[in-house]
Amino acid sequence: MGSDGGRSRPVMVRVLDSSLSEANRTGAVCGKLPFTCRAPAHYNDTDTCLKDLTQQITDVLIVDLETLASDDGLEQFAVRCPTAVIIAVSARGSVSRAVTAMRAGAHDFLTKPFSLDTLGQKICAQLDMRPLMPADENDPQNPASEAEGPAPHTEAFATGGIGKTDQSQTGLARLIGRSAPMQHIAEQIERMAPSQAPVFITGESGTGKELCANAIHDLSERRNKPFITLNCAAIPRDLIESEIFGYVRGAFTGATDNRTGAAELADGGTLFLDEIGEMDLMLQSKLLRFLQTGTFQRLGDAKPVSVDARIICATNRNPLQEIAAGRFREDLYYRLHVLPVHLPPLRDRREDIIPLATTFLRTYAGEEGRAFCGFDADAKACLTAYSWPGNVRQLENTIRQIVVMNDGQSITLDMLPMLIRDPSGRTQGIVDLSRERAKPQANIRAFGSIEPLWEQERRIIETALDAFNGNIAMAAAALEISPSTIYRKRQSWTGRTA
Ligand SMILES: Nc1ncnc2c1ncn2[C@@H]1O[C@H](COP(=O)(O)OP(=O)(O)OP(=O)(O)O)[C@@H](O)[C@H]1O
Repeated sequence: MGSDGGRSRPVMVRVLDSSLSEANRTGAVCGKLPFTCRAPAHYNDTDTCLKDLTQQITDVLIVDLETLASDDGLEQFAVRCPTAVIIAVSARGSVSRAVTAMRAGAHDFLTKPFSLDTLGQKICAQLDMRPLMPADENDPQNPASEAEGPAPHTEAFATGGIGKTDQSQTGLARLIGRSAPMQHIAEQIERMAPSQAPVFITGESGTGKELCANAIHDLSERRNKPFITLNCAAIPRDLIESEIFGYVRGAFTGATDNRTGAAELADGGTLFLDEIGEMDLMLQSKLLRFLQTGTFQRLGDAKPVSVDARIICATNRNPLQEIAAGRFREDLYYRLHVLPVHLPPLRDRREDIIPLATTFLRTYAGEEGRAFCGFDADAKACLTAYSWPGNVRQLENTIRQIVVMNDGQSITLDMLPMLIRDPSGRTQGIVDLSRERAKPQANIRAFGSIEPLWEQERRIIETALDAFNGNIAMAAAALEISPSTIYRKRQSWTGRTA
């Protein structure tokens, strides 16, 4: 690593695997390649991976076939990155599987477990046969797309990233925002990036905490080393420890192999612990020890492992309230809270709404082949007035939905979802529960006619999930609960009949 092998730009590797730690481990192949690589992108869900393949440059795609519904499902990935090297991997290797995967677009096939050296050799053999594609001008990761400014056909697309340094090399280019708070955050990021001290990012769900962590890593000296993300809310609580610190064979029932944790994978780079408030107190002590000593033990192993990883953590909760409630260790908080960044909710920086919406419109109009090039005045006013409880993520999903469902030159008011046009629900026949509760009760109802609490909760949570296309983080933000509450509730419903 370090040389560019004669290539004009760094190589972009993406890994899809239903196990994020497995994806992280596979992504570490970047360290074995004789090219400069960007931080690899890891996915454990197919939708996000497909979206990024459509929008961003990909040179190497490694797909675990067990993550797909069927082996020939690989085709939908292959068509989205026709110039990329595609390596299919599977724990259940057979000649017929390999043939099906190659027919669906894979260039090579590997049976798990494989060594990173072998994977690296296969990638190099394939990459050597093809030139690296020039960066796509619409790719948000492409420096040129930002440096060249707005698309020629409309002023509305002049949004741009933030920050003062040469953004063509930095993750700041991806962070859109003209508001004073976002300009201040860009300055903070630039100052914090060169330090080794931990960064503590707070902000509601969807405000851009992960993007911000990524920008810090991209601007730091660690930029060519891994950026490993672990979302503690997306993992059952009892598995968080093994995902962070790894385990050795026999550590617990089902531990049939050694597993490297996220901390070790981040060695030399950055470990981003998202939703850190989801960790239980025991694990918080282990993390504290790791921060103090730079060493930890894998589950089931007495041997200390030494790791140099910069820690960035994030939470959408109020850390001081969590400490007061006894859910977060105060000593850990002070150890982590060295360089704080707070991302304000979108409703508190409304001047960012239209620039963000315009960027998303450009992306999705291009992707869906639509002619849209801006918003009319009413649509802009409505988007700006709405409160965006799911923040930038909700705005992005909304623009995507509008683009898919409509066509034209301009987004008009009638194209906006009813939820945005009429947040009070007055014209939608949505009942205001507080008023309903205030009505005198007409009569006592029979015992069996009352819906049990768990069913009501399930209905409410499922309605919220439907409203945000199944996005748990956004549904949780709108319901003002944590994403892990949704996970736990869902687990508790299995086996119950509504
Ligand atoms: N300033 C921004 N500019 C461009 N895109 C943004 C910005 N902020 C957020 N986004 C986009 O919004 C989505 C959510 O951002 P991100 O995942 O970083 O939020 P988050 O605060 O980490 O959310 P969560 O707490 O749910 O993990 C992503 O698609 C991200 O690219």
